Amino acid sequence: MSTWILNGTTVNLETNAQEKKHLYVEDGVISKIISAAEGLPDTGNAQVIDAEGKLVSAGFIDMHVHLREPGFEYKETIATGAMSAAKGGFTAIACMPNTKPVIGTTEVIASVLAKAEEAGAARVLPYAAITVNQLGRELNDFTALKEAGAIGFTDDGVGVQSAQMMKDAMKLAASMNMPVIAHCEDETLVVGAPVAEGAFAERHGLKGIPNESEAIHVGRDILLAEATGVHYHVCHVSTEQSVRLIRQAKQLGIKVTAEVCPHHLLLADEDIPGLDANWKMNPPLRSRRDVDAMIEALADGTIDMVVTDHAPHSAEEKAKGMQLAPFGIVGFETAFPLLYTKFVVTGQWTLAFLLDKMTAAPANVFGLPWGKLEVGAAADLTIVDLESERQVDPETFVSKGRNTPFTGWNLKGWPTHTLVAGKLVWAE
Ligand SMILES: NC(=O)N[C@@H](CC(=O)O)C(=O)O
Ligand SMILES: [Zn+2]
Ligand SMILES: [Zn+2]
Repeated sequence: MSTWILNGTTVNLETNAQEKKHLYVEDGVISKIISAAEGLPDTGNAQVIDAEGKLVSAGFIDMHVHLREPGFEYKETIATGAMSAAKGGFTAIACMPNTKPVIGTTEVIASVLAKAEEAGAARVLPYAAITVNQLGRELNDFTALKEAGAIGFTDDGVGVQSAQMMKDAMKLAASMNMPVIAHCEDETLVVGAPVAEGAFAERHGLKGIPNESEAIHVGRDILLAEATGVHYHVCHVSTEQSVRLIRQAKQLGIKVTAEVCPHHLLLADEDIPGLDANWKMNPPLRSRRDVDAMIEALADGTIDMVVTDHAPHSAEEKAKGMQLAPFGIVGFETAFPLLYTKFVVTGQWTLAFLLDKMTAAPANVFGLPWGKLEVGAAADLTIVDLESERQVDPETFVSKGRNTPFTGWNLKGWPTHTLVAGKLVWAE
């Protein structure tokens, strides 16, 4: 099976230079990249994809997603989640372990991988839980979980409350050359607050989540990473205090990396229109100052990559209101158009910068073999119509989740084709 992708625009991630090229994909691998100036190749009986006027990029990689299976299939399944990802241009997604049962045994890892294979959409890379049932009391069997295919350890959904537990986890992970990925949240500082501390919480008489509840864990874990030598990766950074700590840690040569979500780059608590739980996620939307700190930190390399934290919930759950609804919003199908429209079209970022944060950067940080458009690389590819423009309509989502704050936003840059290992897994 072979495919020619003709006349697509490619972007050099170092220089932002754009060039029209033809790509030939054979046996799942990019086997030729030729300049379109050389004229059209003989396509023989290969499948042909016309990418004229479109961007051809290495497939997007999302290192933080929730697929909900096993246990919460009414919110999402591995099949619907991996296909929603493919529709958003993602070819590899790393799924969090807060399922039921938790992804914390070799059996659950094996079943997630088998279901992902069956789905035939984006590649699914499972994280395993740090602690048994994510209860923070006892470490999982890291060696067995790594062997079964876990790519890192995290209790995302909750923070690891005990410093000693986190230190033990980091020591063990470091000895196995595996990363620890942390949802940073000190529970003693949160206690039932649904939104960030600040103007919105005050106006609506809600308890507020303070910035320190995140940053205290970031600071603690940076010290533990320094002591243990582990690769420590901070989930969904949202506060200027966390950024300050990560920036300093990087300057000191501590092995810390970090991610940020589109919503924390685009929305502040003051943008929340009312008591609508589609604006409720963890970490919450913070102040404009925090948003500006996220943008600056991504620009200066303090934050390494963009992730969605795709967190589908049912309409019934989200209808419970701001106080009672679960935290989380979907992300796959809006991530690229949002960032392209709000940062690249406006001239704040180059297209190369955005593509790097969604392809090469996550691949480099986690040592993954994807994220580069080059001969010999796996043909994990995303084709995007940068000129296409339409409104976000949750009814068109492939995800079972409709929980997004971006309904009605007019965005440009919608993916049209996604290939994983040379196979077209999604086309508009
Ligand atoms: N981000 C969220 O708001 N929710 C996530 C949990 C998490 O990422 O911590 C979820 O699983 O729903
Ligand atoms: Zn989290
Ligand atoms: Zn998460």
